[in-house]
Amino acid sequence: MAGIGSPEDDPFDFLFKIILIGDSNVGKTCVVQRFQSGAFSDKHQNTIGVDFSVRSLNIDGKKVKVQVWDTAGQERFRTITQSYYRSAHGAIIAYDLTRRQTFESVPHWIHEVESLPFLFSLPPVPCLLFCNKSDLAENRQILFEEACTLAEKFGLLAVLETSAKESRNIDEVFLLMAKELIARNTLHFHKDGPRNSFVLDSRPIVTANEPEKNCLCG
Ligand SMILES: Nc1nc2c(ncn2[C@@H]2O[C@H](COP(=O)(O)OP(=O)(O)OP(=O)(O)O)[C@@H](O)[C@H]2O)c(=O)[nH]1
Repeated sequence: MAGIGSPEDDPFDFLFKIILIGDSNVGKTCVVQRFQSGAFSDKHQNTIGVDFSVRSLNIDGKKVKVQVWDTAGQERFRTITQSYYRSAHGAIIAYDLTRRQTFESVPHWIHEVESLPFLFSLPPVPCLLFCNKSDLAENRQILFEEACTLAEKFGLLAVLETSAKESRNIDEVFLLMAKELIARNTLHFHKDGPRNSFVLDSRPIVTANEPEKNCLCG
């Protein structure tokens, strides 16, 4: 877990607080650890309440601090975790592509995001979906297309298939969210590039780790 330095110690252009939510054991903590330190551990320990991680990104010459609040998926921590939503700028929702139940919970998580006050973000709060454990694709219970349909229905920014274990699409999740938040804050941020499916008007973006599955909706 990284410490959070004061602005004087560590200057930045943007600081974004992002909550990471989803059912227990979908791999939220592993994804954050992979993003923050590059490491993956099979040793499993459920999150108690909320954990914080910070990583600085350079996006088009701007120093962007991404502060991720990794929340416990277990029901018994719900009251604690909800109290952190209100100071977040954006929400990232995770499910496990080998467990349908975790996908079926996604509308519930979206509803939680929509129903709670986000003090630092204008509604609708930017919300991105990722399906983790793509290294276990042979045990897949949810087609990527189903996730795309759900994302379009609820107006999510993007869907990505990730693997914390094999380090697939991890940075992309946080980069997409950070770019969306920069756009919302500056209204003139722009970047070209083949892997960059970021759009200024917040249309839903759908990407997968297989290039042929990448598509842009909206
Ligand atoms: N195969 C595979 N296993 C993963 C991956 N990511 C996480 N896991 C495993 O999934 C289990 C749960 O991971 P966590 O990161 O603790 O899950 P969580 O969503 O943070 O769980 P809570 O803290 O209870 O909300 C662990 O045994 C991890 O090793 C992945 O990409 N692939």
